[in-house]
Amino acid sequence: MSRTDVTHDPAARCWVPGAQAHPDFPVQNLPLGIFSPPGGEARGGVAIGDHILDLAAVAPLLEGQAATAAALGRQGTLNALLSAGSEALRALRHGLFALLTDPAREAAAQAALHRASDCTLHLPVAVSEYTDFYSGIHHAVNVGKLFRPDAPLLPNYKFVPIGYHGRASSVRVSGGDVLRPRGQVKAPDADMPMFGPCRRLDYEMEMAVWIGSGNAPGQPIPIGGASGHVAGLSILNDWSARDIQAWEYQPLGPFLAKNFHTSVSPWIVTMDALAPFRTAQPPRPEGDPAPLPYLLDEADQAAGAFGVTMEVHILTAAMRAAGLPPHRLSRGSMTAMYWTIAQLVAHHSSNGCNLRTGDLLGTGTLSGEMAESRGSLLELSEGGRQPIALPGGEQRTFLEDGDELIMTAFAQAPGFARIGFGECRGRIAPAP
Ligand SMILES: O=C(O)/C=C/C(=O)CC(=O)CC(=O)O
Ligand SMILES: [Ca+2]
Ligand SMILES: [Mg+2]
Repeated sequence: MSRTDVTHDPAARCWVPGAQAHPDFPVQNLPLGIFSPPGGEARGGVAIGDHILDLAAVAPLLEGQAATAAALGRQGTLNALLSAGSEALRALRHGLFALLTDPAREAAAQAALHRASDCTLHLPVAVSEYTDFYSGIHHAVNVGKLFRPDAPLLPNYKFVPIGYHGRASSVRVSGGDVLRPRGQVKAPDADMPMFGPCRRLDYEMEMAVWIGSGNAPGQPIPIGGASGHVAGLSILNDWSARDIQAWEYQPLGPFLAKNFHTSVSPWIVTMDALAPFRTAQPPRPEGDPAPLPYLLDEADQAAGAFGVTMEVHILTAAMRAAGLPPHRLSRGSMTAMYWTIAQLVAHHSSNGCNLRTGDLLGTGTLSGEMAESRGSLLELSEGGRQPIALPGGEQRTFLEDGDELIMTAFAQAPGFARIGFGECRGRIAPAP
């Protein structure tokens, strides 16, 4: 099929009030999530403007593969729907698009529509496993300089998509409190480590990659087919305890500094919705090695990057009390990825490791080259040495109790409707 189709038509008109030109959820997006309406059970839905359409409730209004896929929305997680594969998701997208753009079908679908503000959003997927990559090369250089001044970018970086195994149990949906973790920390001039609340609590601006269909053990996913295993993307915040990390990370990498809470946004924007915003993978800097053959695919190099912009805003307790608006800390792009998503998937399975439906991959922190595009406080404050000035006269090096972080992301391209990912929020609460 061609890269874009009727579902990307920017002139398409949707009958849901307010959906037309909605900044995040116009009819060209149709992201998937799990919600519960007032007094109802958790179920699958699709965001449309300021509303949510109940998937299972509209299944009888759809046909064939689209109807079968929508009926899977009856479950409390999207795992069954995501495992149905990219063709089923495409059929569902076309069925929903036809329904939502046909005014003659409004009356029949009306009962399946809920105001989003009346509903509760849940973690969309029962997360099987969580792997966090390190594909933001500017982040890797910035952090490397702070942790290892003599060797910021280790020699493997340009050959291996570096990652670590995170923890699925503490992946939570956007919203609510993020408890400040406790842990072992050791000041550089101290003889002994101490155990106590983290004092260098940070965020990491990342995107989440959701695996739809997996692979059998021992059967790697070839780079050319890797995109087809990805169901879609969300926003991810890899909350990080920098003081715990600095002491514990050698030689095995991040452990308790990063597994107390990982936030994801509630809506999964599908690969088909993102098709108009794919761009060429930026050329590697002069002198960098070519990827090894198992990581190299012409079509992936030509369209494997995503024109997605991400932003992070902070709202402190004092700012909230003074009625000040959130203040922007970071603004970056997915084009900061040194490795494409297909390369991450191909590499992860290259040793025979089986990916499964509901696996979550983090891209890594997507800092850009510019100071304003640094995707963590560790980088923005240069390791805690340069405080950041906030409106109202406050300063921050790391997060304080009561600080709320709001991550957003959107995709835009000439000739297409803008689509967005919604929000990924969290507010820091004192260590229990
Ligand atoms: O030791 C380092 O160089 C840094 C490790 C990380 O910060 C790991 C991480 O979460 C990777 C990322 O988000 O890019
Ligand atoms: Ca991370
Ligand atoms: Mg984490």
